[in-house]
Amino acid sequence: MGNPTPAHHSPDGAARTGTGRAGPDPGAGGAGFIALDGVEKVFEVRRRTGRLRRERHRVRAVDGISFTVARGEMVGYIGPNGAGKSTTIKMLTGILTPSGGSLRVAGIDPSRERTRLARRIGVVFGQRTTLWWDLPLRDSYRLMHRMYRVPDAVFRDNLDRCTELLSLGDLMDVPVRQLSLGQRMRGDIAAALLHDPEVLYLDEPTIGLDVVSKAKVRDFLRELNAERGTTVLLTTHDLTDIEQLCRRVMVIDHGRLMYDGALAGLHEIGESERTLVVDLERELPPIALEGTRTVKVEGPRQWLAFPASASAAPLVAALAQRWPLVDLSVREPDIEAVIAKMYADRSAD
Ligand SMILES: Nc1ncnc2c1ncn2[C@@H]1O[C@H](COP(=O)(O)OP(=O)(O)OP(=O)(O)O)[C@@H](O)[C@H]1O
Repeated sequence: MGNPTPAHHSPDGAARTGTGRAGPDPGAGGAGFIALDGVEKVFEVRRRTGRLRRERHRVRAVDGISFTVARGEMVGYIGPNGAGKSTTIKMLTGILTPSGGSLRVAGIDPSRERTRLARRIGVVFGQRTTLWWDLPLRDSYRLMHRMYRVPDAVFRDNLDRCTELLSLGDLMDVPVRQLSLGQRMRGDIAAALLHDPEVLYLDEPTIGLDVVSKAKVRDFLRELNAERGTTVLLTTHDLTDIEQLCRRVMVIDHGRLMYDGALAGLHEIGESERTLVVDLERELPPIALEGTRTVKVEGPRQWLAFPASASAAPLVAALAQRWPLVDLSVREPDIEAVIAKMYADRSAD
């Protein structure tokens, strides 16, 4: 796969208006609450080329990315492994300094004023916890309360809210190491919100979670965004996260922005398909259902592909009515496949 010039599709002008948040915000205007202009990040790495020889090598992790996110927007930031997503998020938090371009979050240059920015942002890295492994959640939160000097009333209010909405009540006195992945993730999300941040970066917040935990996390994020106007930038490999939460999605590959628009537009470009995995009571001939194509039959299980931009609900209803169903699930298209298709189409053009 090459590195074609970045093409910024924006098929339907995805929502760019935020819900807004009270309070003055000098230098961080609505449309450009998060603003990146030609941002680059180059890593110098040493590679072994012989028994004693090392060669310097440059990895262009982020290669000239520009976009803006308005206050209150909830935006998906997706791409294949190694595309540059985490590197972008690390620059947005100030952990990494860009090699080029300019970057502002709430009017602040993250790498120059990391501490000042820290009060206004929250970060959740799904693969890592910010909680203390041996402490119960309650004690982790107490420590954070002191470390980040969160005013008592704000802390109490946020903790009560998160405890209720993320169902943490019964978990407060359990050491983090004994929590399930889904419980720990909910604990981490609460930790990121105790200081009332205006921006929340989420890196794979639903990775490895079961269906029920995923739904809980998604419901919570939706409510947080709607009620508090929290701006959310969400990195995920699960397109259902995007579908249920974000009206706008940005796709990055090889450090470049490939797409910026609605998820439906991405599916159209990628002509991607979702798959209904249908378990029948017995072996039957391939199902013929309008709007789907049976791609595989294995005993009583059948796989039916349908356009990802179409709704699954009427197909599920028709199947349930006309075939003896035992179980049914919807499999999402693979992001890598969608992006590969985008590249292939562009090369063909
Ligand atoms: N500290 C580092 N030193 C050297 N190279 C790095 C460093 N961090 C990231 N990279 C490289 O930069 C590129 C982008 O990595 P990044 O972690 O941002 O990708 P990603 O889109 O988040 O991937 P994933 O979905 O796998 O987490 C990769 O080629 C990676 O190997």
